[in-house]
Amino acid sequence: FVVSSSPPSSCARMSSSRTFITTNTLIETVDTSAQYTPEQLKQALQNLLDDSDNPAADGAHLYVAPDEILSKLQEITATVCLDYNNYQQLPTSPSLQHLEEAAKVFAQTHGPLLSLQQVIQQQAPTMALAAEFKRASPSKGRMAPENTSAAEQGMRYAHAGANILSVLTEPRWFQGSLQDLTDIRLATNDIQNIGKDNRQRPAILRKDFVINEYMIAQAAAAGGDTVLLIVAVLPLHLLQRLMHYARDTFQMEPLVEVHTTDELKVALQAGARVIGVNNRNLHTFQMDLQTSERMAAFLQKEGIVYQHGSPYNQQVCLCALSGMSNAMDVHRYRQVGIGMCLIGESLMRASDPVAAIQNLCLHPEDWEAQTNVSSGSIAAYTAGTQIVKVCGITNSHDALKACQSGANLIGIIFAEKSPRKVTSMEQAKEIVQTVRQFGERSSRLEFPATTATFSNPLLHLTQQARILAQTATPQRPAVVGVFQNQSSEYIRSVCEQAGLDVIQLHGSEGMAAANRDLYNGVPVLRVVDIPSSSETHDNSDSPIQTLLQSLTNDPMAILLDTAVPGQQGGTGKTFDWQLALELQNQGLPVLVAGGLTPDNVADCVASTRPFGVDVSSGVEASKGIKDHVAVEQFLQQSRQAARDANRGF
Ligand SMILES: O=C(O)c1ccccc1N[C@@H]1O[C@H](COP(=O)(O)O)[C@@H](O)[C@H]1O
Repeated sequence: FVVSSSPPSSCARMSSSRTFITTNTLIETVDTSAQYTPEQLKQALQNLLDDSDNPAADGAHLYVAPDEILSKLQEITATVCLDYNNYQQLPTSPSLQHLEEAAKVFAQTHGPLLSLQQVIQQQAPTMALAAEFKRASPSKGRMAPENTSAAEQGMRYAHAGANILSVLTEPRWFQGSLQDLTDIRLATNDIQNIGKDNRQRPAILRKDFVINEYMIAQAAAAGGDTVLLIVAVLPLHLLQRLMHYARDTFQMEPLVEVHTTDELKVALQAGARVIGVNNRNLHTFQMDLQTSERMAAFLQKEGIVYQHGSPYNQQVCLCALSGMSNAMDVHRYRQVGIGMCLIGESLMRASDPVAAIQNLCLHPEDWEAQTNVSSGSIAAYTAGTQIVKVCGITNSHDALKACQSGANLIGIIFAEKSPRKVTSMEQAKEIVQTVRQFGERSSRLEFPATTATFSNPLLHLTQQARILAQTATPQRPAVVGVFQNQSSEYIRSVCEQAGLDVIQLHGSEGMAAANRDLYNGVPVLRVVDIPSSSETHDNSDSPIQTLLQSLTNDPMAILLDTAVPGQQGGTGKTFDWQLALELQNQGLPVLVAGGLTPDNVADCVASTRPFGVDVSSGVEASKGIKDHVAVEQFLQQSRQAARDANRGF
């Protein structure tokens, strides 16, 4: 598809008999340079409660920090309140009535608002997707280059299958604007009957900290179909008032966000029809993917019909709003009746958002097809170089850079004689902590152990490869501990103490040692030694047959590395990649290691199309210390080569 080259100009004129207003005037945003004292911020929050008849009851669900320090969510909300107080007092700011009229004109010119509830329900049995345009966030910082075009990204999302486009418009912490929202709406406005499901234009959500009618009217005037209302910062009376205003004035159905069952009760009491569960606690930024399931269980217990595609009169649409990045996440929520997933960061960071959306398997049949692996489906797991491992990480700074560059696996070496061996358990724990924080998780990643394909090791390893790629994503990387001829007791104890997600066995431990049962369920990458390129001459000695014959169900994946006599890994030497290609052709997905660098990884990917690549010494500034530019280049080169290889596939 062609992305519209000329996104709507910010000075597109809208007129009515009584008003003549430019989009520019409307979307001029608040002045974000003002600084407020903690007292002013607290007073602003108090003011939200003040016009309630019963402040204690209306605000009972609102968060009170034990030490009276405002949470980030409260700080942002209070700042928005004060910024809007200032802005609305400016003589140049449009009045509420002005905005309401401009919204009418927008609808007359560009078509009526879409109902969020209908958009979600119409997708069943497919999970509706809200793809988010987010330039930055308070927890992750900037996630899109400065000049990213909102219109182009919105078009990409829409064509790839998004039904809703969620646009962060908050300027201070998220670097958003109403301009982005208008650009996205106008760029996608004429979409009709796209995709095999004949999708219409996506609904546009203003994702912000909406605290008054004015912000809702702004959203409608700028081209938004709906707004987010966050229960955690709105007293009940205000939530009700804003919801009615949105419905009565614009026929807009808001998305009401909750995080706890108390908040869910408030949303229901207020009459919310579309409820989004934020898996992230916005006061603490703690992520828990089970939050959505807990809310679904509550609705079920209360006998509220919320299930997506229910043949009964569906009272509420339930949506999952954060932390998801892959088809497994989508599937787990589909199973409890959730109808919409909102995905932000992982799409913003995806080098290929179209592929990323396709990989979500929003339609149940796509999920079935993907999980039902056959030996013929190996290509699906190899083409694309799903896994990039950056190994030999010895400090958390390097770990963070590798995560930010998009690695799936972060390797810490525990092998005795390695110059890259991590210096202490404390250091290892810090690295694990950094990687977990980056992926917003507080516990070890779970890699389900499948048994259905146990009779066929090739099929089994293909199935496990899929699980590895779906679980250890660049958004939620895994930590791999590299061991070499060390006892299983030792490995178990290091795994426990450091909190490793995966084990790599890099010695002569044998295939049976790669059984996760030996390590309390932590899965294993089994390294297979391949002679270096300079030593591989005789095809009859090819290690392929030996490997295929020795293959068992024990490992989660096979990693090929160059064997150099007298050395023990991290050799910096390549082997003949043809062997990797042959193994893949026989149905075995492999990770390729050994002597890879930013300069040769594209060649390796193009010629081998491996399931994954692994680098240690090739991206170092000195032994054990990473060169961040080289790490970034390695990731870019391998992902780009994978995309190129896929194109010709
Ligand atoms: O890197 C090491 O020092 C090391 C020591 C002992 C076992 C494995 C080691 N590294 C592994 O070697 C490969 C590739 O390394 P390189 O890119 O050739 O330097 C990789 O799997 C590392 O995990």
